[in-house]
Amino acid sequence: MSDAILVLEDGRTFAGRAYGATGRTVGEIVFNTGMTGYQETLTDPSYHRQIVVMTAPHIGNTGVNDEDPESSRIWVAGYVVRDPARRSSSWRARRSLDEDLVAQGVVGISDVDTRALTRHLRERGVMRAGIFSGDAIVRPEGERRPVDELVDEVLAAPQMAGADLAGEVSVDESYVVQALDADGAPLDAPYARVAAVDLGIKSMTPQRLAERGVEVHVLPATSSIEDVLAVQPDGVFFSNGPGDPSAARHEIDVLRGVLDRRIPFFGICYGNQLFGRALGFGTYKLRYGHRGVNQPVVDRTTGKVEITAHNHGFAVDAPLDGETAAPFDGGRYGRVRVSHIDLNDDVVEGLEALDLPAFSVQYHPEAAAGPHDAAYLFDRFLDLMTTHRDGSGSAADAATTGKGAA
Ligand SMILES: NC(=O)CC[C@H](N)C(=O)O
Repeated sequence: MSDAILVLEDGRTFAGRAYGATGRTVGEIVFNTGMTGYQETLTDPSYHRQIVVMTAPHIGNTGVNDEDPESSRIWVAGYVVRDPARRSSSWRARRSLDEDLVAQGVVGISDVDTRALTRHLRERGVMRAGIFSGDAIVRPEGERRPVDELVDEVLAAPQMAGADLAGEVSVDESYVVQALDADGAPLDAPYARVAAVDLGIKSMTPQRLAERGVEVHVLPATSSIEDVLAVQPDGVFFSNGPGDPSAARHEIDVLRGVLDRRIPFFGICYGNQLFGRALGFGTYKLRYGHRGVNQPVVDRTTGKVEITAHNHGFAVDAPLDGETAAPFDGGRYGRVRVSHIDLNDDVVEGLEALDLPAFSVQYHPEAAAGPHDAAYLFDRFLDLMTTHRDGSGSAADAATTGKGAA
């Protein structure tokens, strides 16, 4: 294995070895604390344009299988690990992680002091970085390129703040995920039909709805409100996705069209941020974000604490206590409350409309990878759709009655 170097925009460098494809890559460097789930992380479209550092020291131990990917390709812009597995071992493994990274042209670096790197990012905040190896670190004459030159390349990369990226990862054509019965066979008469706007959707999300007997129509990010209505949905879902929610204008207009029609709405992660913005709240960039599978979140409706999967660098800026009039358009969407909070740092992790059938969470109930504590939220969405069909129901009702509160 040849030498590689990781260069941060503040000039700090980490020497290592080339891992995966050799060459050059730039992006925003972020760390993920999950001890498991590297396949789900690599294939999560929300990581588009981000270089991911794994804090778990051994990566690749179980190789790569065909069941765990969350999309059809690896999306991370680069991959930083401490100690890659020399050999993978799992009955499900089809190939090694290294082979997959090479095949998909993902530039990585190993043998990095990932603890020192993570501490640096926690203190200074996430920033742009580059991984350079092979021809990207030597001049044609054979001499090493100076670090200053590499830092300049990193500084030329776009910032994550202000980036509108959902269109780069969404589908071009809509598709349908069939509703399933309890045995996993197709259900002839689905309990509900959902229009799911793909802003970078993870495949497990429509799956979780389908498992509950919901037929899911996955739509491109560019869909108009007419496209959404054409599905005749019982509910609308906005997915996770990459980029800065303050840059998403079109999607927020569509979402307001959904709220104006009182169609039940559920959003996850980017979908939560867009819901927050549609209601008139701001969003802001966290210093280093939440990425991993062990974040404690309290559901304020039930008082229960759940251990949850996260991948977000932005958050909604809404008042933590009490009910608030949603600021947009002089309170057009009525009252809202923060329904979930991260117990590590009090970041808003969920929003609930009190006068509309709409709610969202900042974290990942689809649990891929991650604990399944938050699966009840899909039941809550189904409850909201079924109660609202009878002409009543707000998100708060669905949270305190029926299956959702069980
Ligand atoms: N997983 C997501 O949906 C991420 C949302 C947004 N891109 C963020 O970083 O906060």
